[in-house]
Amino acid sequence: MSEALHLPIIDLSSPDRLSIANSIRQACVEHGFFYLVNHGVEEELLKKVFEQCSKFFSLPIAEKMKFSRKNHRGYTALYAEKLDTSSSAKGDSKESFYIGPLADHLNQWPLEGDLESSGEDIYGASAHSDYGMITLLVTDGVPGLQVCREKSKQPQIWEDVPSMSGAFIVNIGDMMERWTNCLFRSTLHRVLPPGQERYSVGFFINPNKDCLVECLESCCSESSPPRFPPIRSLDYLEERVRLTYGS
Ligand SMILES: O=C(O)CCC(=O)C(=O)O
Ligand SMILES: [Fe+2]
Repeated sequence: MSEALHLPIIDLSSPDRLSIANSIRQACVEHGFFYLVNHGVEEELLKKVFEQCSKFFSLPIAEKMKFSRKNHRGYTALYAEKLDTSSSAKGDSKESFYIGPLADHLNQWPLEGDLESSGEDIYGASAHSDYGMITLLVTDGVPGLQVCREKSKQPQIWEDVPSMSGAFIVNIGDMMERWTNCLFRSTLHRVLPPGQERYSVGFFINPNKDCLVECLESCCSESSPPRFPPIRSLDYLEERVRLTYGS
């Protein structure tokens, strides 16, 4: 059984910038998850993104495989990813399409014309924490996302994150947790087996590839030494992605 969780709501339209910053900090320390409203991304644009998602993912598999993932960009098929690397399930019941910075020209873009024309313990996205710094997430409103606030406690308690119309769901990733010596929480989350079509768009914000992610001075002391060794951002990401694809 799961309970609905009341996450903090950060309103970016407030003129009191300092108070916004303090609320974000508190949300990152207490939950590692919050809703962001009045973020400035127009509803119309988000609607168009979901329309394009629906068009792409409705294509026959052979069409989608033409954009199959290269250089971490492009299409990944159903069950190709397993976010919970400790699980014995065959993979997660989701398809994805990854894009990244425009400047490196690695993205694969379907042409407009290409877009003319889904029991066992399998999750939409199995239990994981995100790898990077911060994730901005928008969903089509179909429920499924859950968080586990105490990842090391057994039995795990999973709470629903209800969708909030127009809001982004923001969460902290593992590199931010490493940076802050666990002051900011990278919270375990998952998506329940969908049972119906569900779209979500995640914007994963990562440090530059050569950035050394090491405990910030303000986050450690003699009595609270760094819990993680320094690591280059790209090395960390590549290892996490490698485990997700079981290769
Ligand atoms: O679809 C969702 O609600 C969450 C997806 C997710 O956790 C992820 O892509 O990392
Ligand atoms: Fe995630």
